[in-house]
Amino acid sequence: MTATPRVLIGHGTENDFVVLPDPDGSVWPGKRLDAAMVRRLCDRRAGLGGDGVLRLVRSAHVPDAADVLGAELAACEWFMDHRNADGSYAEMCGNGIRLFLHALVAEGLLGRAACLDGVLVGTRGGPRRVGASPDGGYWVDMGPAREFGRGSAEVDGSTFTGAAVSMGNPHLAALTDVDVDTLDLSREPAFDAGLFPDGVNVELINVLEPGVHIRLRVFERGVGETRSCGTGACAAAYAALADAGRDEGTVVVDVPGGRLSVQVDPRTTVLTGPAVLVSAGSLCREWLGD
Ligand SMILES: N[C@@H](CCC[C@H](N)C(=O)O)C(=O)O
Repeated sequence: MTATPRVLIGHGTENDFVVLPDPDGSVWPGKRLDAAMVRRLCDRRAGLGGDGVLRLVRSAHVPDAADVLGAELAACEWFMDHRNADGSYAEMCGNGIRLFLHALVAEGLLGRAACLDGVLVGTRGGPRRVGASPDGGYWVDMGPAREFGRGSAEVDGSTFTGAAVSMGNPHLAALTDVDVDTLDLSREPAFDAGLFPDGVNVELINVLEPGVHIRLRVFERGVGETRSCGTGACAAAYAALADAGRDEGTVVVDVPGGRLSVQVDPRTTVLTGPAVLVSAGSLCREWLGD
């Protein structure tokens, strides 16, 4: 049996991903990484397991990169080709993009020194600047939170109301006095498809200190409950600050998988947190069925 595509496993605050290095787009061309393959890779029993897949690929080798990046295509050497565990595409992934940069460096595809000022990475939500922090973590400039209404979702038999917030991808950020640790998030929340025609990530948020410290649980579109969501943390920080009558500040966000920090102002949102690689190896030809 010969070795086949290289693969890494990693996470950001326990939001975990199968990472596929494919710098020149030759390893996972065309339909090889279709929705069925993504689901197989993310399967926690019959595959490697993960909340999603991140393909490390140069923008020049992503057919739809020009559509989403426009004139900024040339400025984004790398493209975070992110997929949810169910095979669907998402516009943005805040935990994934930190791991993306960490994996590029670990794979020798980018020098760590180049990351200190930040590197512009293409995503389906547009270009995002991501960089290494001196403490070993990573930051990403996520762009401004955009509120587009109020909505609600039904979770565990109760209705939770909150802000509809776009971080490139859609969120319902609902502050609640119900202890979020007591909720059953095993089933997909019912939501308003008129407000969220492409689905929604639902964050249920407890305020620990107004405008300063929150904790949340999240049910992610295309995945299910995850132990963290970077874009969700940004949407939640924005909603917590708004609830405190502010449009800027730094919020500590505790998630089941760890801690993130989110700096919000009217112009942009900066997410900071860890990125961890757990293992590296290769897929087996037998499993791939090549
Ligand atoms: N976990 C991610 C978000 C991944 C995409 C999301 N499930 C969606 O479909 O929008 C994060 O860290 O932001």
